[in-house]
Amino acid sequence: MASPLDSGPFPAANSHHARLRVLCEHAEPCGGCPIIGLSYGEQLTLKRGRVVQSVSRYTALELLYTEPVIFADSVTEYRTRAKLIVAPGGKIGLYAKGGGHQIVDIPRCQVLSPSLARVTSLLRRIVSRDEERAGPLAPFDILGSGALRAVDLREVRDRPDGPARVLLTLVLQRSRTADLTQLRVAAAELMAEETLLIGVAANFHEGEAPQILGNETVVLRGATSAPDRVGDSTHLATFGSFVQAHRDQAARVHRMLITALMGGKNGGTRPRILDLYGGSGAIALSLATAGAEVKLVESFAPAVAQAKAAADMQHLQLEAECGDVAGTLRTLSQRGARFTAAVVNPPRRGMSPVARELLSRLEIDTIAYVSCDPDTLARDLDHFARLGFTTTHLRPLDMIPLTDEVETVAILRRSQVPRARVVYEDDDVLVVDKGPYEPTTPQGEYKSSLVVRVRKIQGAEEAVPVHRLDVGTSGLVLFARKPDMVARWSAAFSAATARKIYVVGVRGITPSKGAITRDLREDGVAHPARTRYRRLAVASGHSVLRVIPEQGRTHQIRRHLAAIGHAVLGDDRYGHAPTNRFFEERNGLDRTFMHCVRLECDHPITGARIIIEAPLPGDLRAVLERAGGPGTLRFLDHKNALGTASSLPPPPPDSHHDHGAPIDIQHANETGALPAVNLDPNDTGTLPAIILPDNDRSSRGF
Ligand SMILES: C[S@@+](CC[C@H](N)C(=O)[O-])C[C@H]1O[C@@H](n2cnc3c(N)ncnc32)[C@H](O)[C@@H]1O
Repeated sequence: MASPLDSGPFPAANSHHARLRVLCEHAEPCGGCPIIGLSYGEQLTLKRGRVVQSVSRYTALELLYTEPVIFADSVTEYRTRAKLIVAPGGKIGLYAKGGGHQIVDIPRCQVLSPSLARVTSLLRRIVSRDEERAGPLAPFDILGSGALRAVDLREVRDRPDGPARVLLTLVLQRSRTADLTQLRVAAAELMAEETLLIGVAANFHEGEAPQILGNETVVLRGATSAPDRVGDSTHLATFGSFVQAHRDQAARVHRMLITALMGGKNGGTRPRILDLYGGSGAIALSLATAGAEVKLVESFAPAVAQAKAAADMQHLQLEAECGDVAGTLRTLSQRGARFTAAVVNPPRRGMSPVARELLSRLEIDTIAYVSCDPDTLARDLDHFARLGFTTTHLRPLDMIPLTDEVETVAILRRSQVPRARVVYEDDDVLVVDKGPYEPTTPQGEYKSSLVVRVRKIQGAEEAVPVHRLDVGTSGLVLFARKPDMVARWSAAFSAATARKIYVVGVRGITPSKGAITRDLREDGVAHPARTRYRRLAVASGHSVLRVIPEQGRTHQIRRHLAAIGHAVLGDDRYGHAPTNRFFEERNGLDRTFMHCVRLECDHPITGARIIIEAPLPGDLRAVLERAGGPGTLRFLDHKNALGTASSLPPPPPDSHHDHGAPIDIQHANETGALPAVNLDPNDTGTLPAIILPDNDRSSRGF
């Protein structure tokens, strides 16, 4: 079958292009182009490999073919947007390789577009001069003075062959910034010296945040936005809003989406398309230009205003709403809104589980997912599969040549909600592997549930769960085929010889093994409870545990581990909010790191010992690889720690024993889906992985 992502004038492979190697005098120290040493063909192989590896972690995606990477015609001078760090000595460049804070000046950078390179030359001169005479654009020095931390440059062209112009944002340390009058004089001087500059803005950085840009931007002089042509459509570029780094490749993505969602044609019935995470409307405007009626949703208000203005200017059918995607989807689904298709283009962390759930409830047949992170993309595609959307095509594209980054476009079509995956079955019971984000039994705003998917299995039409897992927990759940079989299986699981074994990721480094004995209060009644654990590995300052709860009290593992200061990672009820945020942004963890890896009990009829295992699922494997490198996962796999026939012995006397006060249950907030966490938001914890800004991916490259 021809891929809907094939059509359009993509470049044909040619061996000269594949053999191309870019030489750059800054390559050795500079961290901006980490794979510049490879030929272009090798770079594309590596990028496709990243996508294949991400997808191959999920059983639901095992038949999905990763198409070849669409390569870029230009791999030098392609960058039309760059964020560069300013440092003493007039340096304007990027952090050096290796994770330190050293800045490499890059006056002869190979990837900046000529217009951005020209503006950067001027800035070097002005910054050096202001450093000598303590002017407003003196470079920021953490130990000294100076306010200019970084510059954000974006090139715009109002027509395909039109002249390049540049919008410049000066990122300034707020506490050291000169007054606005002085900054306006500096902006006027820059614009007088460099005719490419059509607008200059100041962005204020508070100093603590690891991101390059701060939250407030003020236009100092010139244009507040400028028309920018990408392929066949024009959007308004503005300071601070998202724009792709490679104009030609961005145009290719737009053409792919038009082909996949509109058959590549104008005319016919006008498709109605929902564009989520729409930015300043680059994708939405290209779809509207091709004849679609588009509704855009974006949380950054200035970008929404630009999208609306660009649509009005061109008399295009575009409704732009400023809001959070999940909130807007909730309203749209309550209203029963209908769309032909949806485009989603979230930031690196992917869509939130609630947004995926709510999108699947809308009346749409096709979703086009544009992603810059294959790991979070694969995680989301796996979830969409359980929500009844099958990924049919996966097309990577080289948006940022010479780096290991890869953009991917996935096409998902509406299908059946799949049956649950059976791990063990006999005449009495089935054991199935529950995915994350689904409740065991129907709950609130969740469209489906595990029991619904189990009852799709022949012979399990009346199945009833013998125990439950929380929505965010994955792993083994035992179902009795008939309601009258539940009692004997509950009894089998209450026996002293039965166990449920979990793999759990927790905050910080726990003792190597231990037992937590604390009453758990439910509805005012204290129930005795004991949870045993053994630490299997440490990954970037956090622990992977094997855990056995001796009872099955509500949230027993989560409550007990939080009580000894080692909350489960991703636990939004009992956990540590800053650590959870860090793990979501950096490692793609968007649920509790808990997986029921093994069930053991004596069969109540035959007496045979039943031992059933389900390996750690793809999303948690990806988190472990990102947090601890491939070594952690290999070590755990090698030790069969993620599921073996051996059992965990009771903790010996020298291990850590906690006998603390009773613990109350915490209740979810009103939505039930995303409970609030009542923790001090300023507490970033003590773990270096959380607070070191040099771990910030966004500050390593451009
Ligand atoms: C990768 S950009 C995509 C922009 C746009 N589709 C384009 O091609 O230019 C992601 C955008 O999502 C927005 N965003 C992030 N989280 C959001 C949320 N929860 N709700 C709405 N927009 C969000 C960001 O402000 C950003 O503009």
